[in-house]
Amino acid sequence: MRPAGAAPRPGGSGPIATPRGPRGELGFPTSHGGPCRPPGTVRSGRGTTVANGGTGAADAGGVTGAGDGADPRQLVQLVFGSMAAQTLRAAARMRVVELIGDKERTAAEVAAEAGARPEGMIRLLRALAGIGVVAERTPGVFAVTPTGALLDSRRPGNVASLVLMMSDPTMLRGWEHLDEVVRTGEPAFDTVFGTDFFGHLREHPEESARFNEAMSQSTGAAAATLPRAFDFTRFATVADVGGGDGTLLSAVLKEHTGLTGIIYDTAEGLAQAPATLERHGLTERCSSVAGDFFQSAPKGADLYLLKSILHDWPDERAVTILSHCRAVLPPEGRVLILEHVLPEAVDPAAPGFAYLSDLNMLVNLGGRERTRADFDELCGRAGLSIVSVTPMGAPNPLSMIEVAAA
Ligand SMILES: C[S@@+](CC[C@H](N)C(=O)[O-])C[C@H]1O[C@@H](n2cnc3c(N)ncnc32)[C@H](O)[C@@H]1O
Repeated sequence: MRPAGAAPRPGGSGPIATPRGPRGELGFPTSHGGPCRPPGTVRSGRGTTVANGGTGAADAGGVTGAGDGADPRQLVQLVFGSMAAQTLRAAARMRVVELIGDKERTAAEVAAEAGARPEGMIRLLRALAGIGVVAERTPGVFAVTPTGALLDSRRPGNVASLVLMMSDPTMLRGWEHLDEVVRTGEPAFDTVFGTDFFGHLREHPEESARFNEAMSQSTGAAAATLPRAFDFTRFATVADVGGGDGTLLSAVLKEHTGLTGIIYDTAEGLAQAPATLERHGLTERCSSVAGDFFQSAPKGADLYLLKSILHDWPDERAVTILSHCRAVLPPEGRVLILEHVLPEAVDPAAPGFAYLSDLNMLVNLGGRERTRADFDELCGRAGLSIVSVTPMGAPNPLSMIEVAAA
């Protein structure tokens, strides 16, 4: 049975949900950027993007407004967002964007190269056109849009790994239990998988490698901005705690050639770091140290970076990580936290993505996104004090929280 409203028909033009994201992005989870509101969409109240088929008069498959200003299409389209995400996933897995490249291709041509049936491929391509990844130039002929090109895994700054990670069943299974998670405050991941998120990655090296790659991609925007957005000239050695494959620290070290670096992470987290350092010619200036940030932070740095680390953890554990950084911080040293900083109350004009990230942290890790007051409290409990909070600026939704010993 076709649910009321918005189901795409082969050859039809029914609207397809576009997940809400920062500045109209396709709901990508973190700090990469690029506006990508699909063509033929409009901004409705509270910033939600809805399809209008390019006509201004949306056909929501029989769902009409209630006449009181409420528009049911918004909810219908939002709930179709999970299918939009799986449509992106299929496109990434079949390398549809790479197969079309910078040409106009028929669905049959793409299908032949993808090993798919033409009648299935045209339906996938039309669904992708409905969410702005491709455009149907003439019936059955498709080209990649500028937004869609960000799915091209060969292109610098692409988000293909990120799309695959955020649409992966491992990431989504806990979400089936969101109501229970909200009731209990306990992450669902551990119950569903019988281990916690990072324990699961430890046991699944291929998933761990995909996670590291997705993190590396999502760190791209921060890596492009941070080296010049923060004054690194005050420091000699930067430790990136939970620094993963070293993408962020490499960008800093390349810009500031007088600095040395330490990437600190678990053995699994560090698996791709030597290759990153090698690629950037940084093996002499940067070491990789395997360790556990719940046990210690590495000695010898005067700046400790924590990007997208604290939001993974509940308060007690976040304070433990900060306390270990505090324990090795020299008198003039600093901790630099890069995270979303939520406003005290939801700003209807601001991107809603951070709140979905907050729920994702709750579902999968028991972590949370935080307000300035929350960070003040965490830092205070760790013997630290916030010096400044500076937004990194578009397209990066994170802020730089500079912290010193209290
Ligand atoms: C969300 S990722 C962030 C990676 C990187 N900072 C970035 O923003 O791209 C969290 C990182 O914390 C690392 N991690 C998790 N548990 C850890 C632990 N107990 N000790 C050290 N690192 C850990 C993971 O391996 C992963 O690299």
